[in-house]
Formats: sequence, structure tokens, C-alpha cells
Amino acid sequence: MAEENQDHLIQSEDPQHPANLICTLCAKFYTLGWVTGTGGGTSIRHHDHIYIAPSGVQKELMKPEDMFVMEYESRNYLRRPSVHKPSACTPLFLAAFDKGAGCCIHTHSQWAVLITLLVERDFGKEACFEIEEIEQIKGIPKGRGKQGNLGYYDRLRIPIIENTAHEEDLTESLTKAMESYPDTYAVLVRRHGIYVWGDNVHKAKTQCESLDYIFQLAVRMKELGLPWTKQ
Ligand SMILES: CSC[C@@H](O)[C@@H](O)C(=O)COP(=O)(O)O
Ligand SMILES: [Zn+2]
Repeated sequence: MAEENQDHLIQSEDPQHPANLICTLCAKFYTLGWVTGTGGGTSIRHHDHIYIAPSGVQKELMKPEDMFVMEYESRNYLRRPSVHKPSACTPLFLAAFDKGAGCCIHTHSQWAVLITLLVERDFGKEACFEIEEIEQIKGIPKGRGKQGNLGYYDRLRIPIIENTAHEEDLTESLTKAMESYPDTYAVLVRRHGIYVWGDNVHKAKTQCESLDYIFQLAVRMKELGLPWTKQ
């Protein structure tokens, strides 16, 4: 089967079609500083199809025809544009889909990176960003299989993993963090950025926005000497 010729998988007039949506979302994320300089990206699961962007391209300028399509069960590419390689983030996106996600967003947001620099590295212990009593925490779900979102008095915890020289080498520690923090919908990567996933595109996007807001606020709080938690 000629993988390049599966154009029907990415051609649709529907703006909500994953191939169109990845392009429009990344163009918006670029304006937030989340996917500049080819860094970051987004992947969407649509039934048994995973839509993946190319590696090393300007993520805000992508077209639907640039998209790779993988069959989730077999992990075979159904569509593979010959001029590109698939995103180096693909195994990390797949780790999120394995946890039931419908969409995974990777950003290089400077707020996320700053948070990873502000949380001490404690050798032998898993690092974690924690904050409470901030209204926007209510934009984050309680956890996988749990109903509803965190409350104002709940503590938000986002694990932090160490960066590696190559994106794909993050997969093992990302998977481990997902297991240590079964309720989390995000993992920070020190000096790199964040992976955020959600049950669907809408949830992944709004959760990513809520977290970025909280990170920006937390950086400012630190500058002002204000604590993130009561103790
Ligand atoms: C600025 S290069 C960034 C990459 O190494 C990587 O961290 C990244 O987020 C994007 O990888 P890509 O393979 O282009 O999808
Ligand atoms: Zn990255």
C-alpha cells in the first residue's frame, strides 16, 4: 500500500477533522509561545487513527496534507508523507493515548520551563509542582476515572521528569510519572516544557490553558515571595 496516497484520511471540509484541527490549534498555540521555533506540537486520536504532525517543521504553518496517520492498534502508518519524518514526540503522545487520552499537547511554554527550574531537584525522589487555593485549579479534572474537576481547596500536583538529549528517550520516565501520579493529566519536563492530555481536544486545550495560567501566576508569586501552598 502506498502510504503517501491515503489522502482521504486527511481531506475534509470539516474544521473539526483532526488533520484540520491540528493545524489551526498549532497556529493558535504559536501566538501563546507554546510551539515556536518548531518546538512543541499536538496529536489527536480519532477512533483507531492517530494524527501526528511532522518533525522539525514550523508548527504554525502546517497544512493537513503534512499529517501522518497511524493505526492505533497496529502502530502502522496508514499515511506517511515522504518529505517528512513523524514528530519525535510520537512515543510520548502514544503513552497519553494508552491512558485513554483523545488529544495530547506538548508545549515549550516558558512558564512551564520556569516552574521546572523553581521546583528543587530532590535526588532519589520524584519532583512535583504543587499549588492550592487558586481559582483556576478548578479547570483541571480530579483524575482518570473520577468525576468532575479539582475544587478550590484541593491541591494540584504536576510531576516533573528530567529532560533527555532526545525527545523519544523521555517515554520511559513519562510513563513512570503517569503511574506514580495516576490522577495527573500532565507531566512537566525540566528545562524543556510540558505534556498535557485530555479525554478530547476541548479538554486537552482548556487544561493546557489553565495550567499555563497557573504556571505564570506561580512564577509571579515566587518573585513576590508568596507561597504556593499553605504548608
Ligand atoms: C526546537 S527543537 C524541539 C524538539 O527537539 C522537540 O523538543 C519538540 O518539541 C518538537 O519535536 P518535533 O520532532 O519537531 O515534533
Ligand atoms: Zn519538545
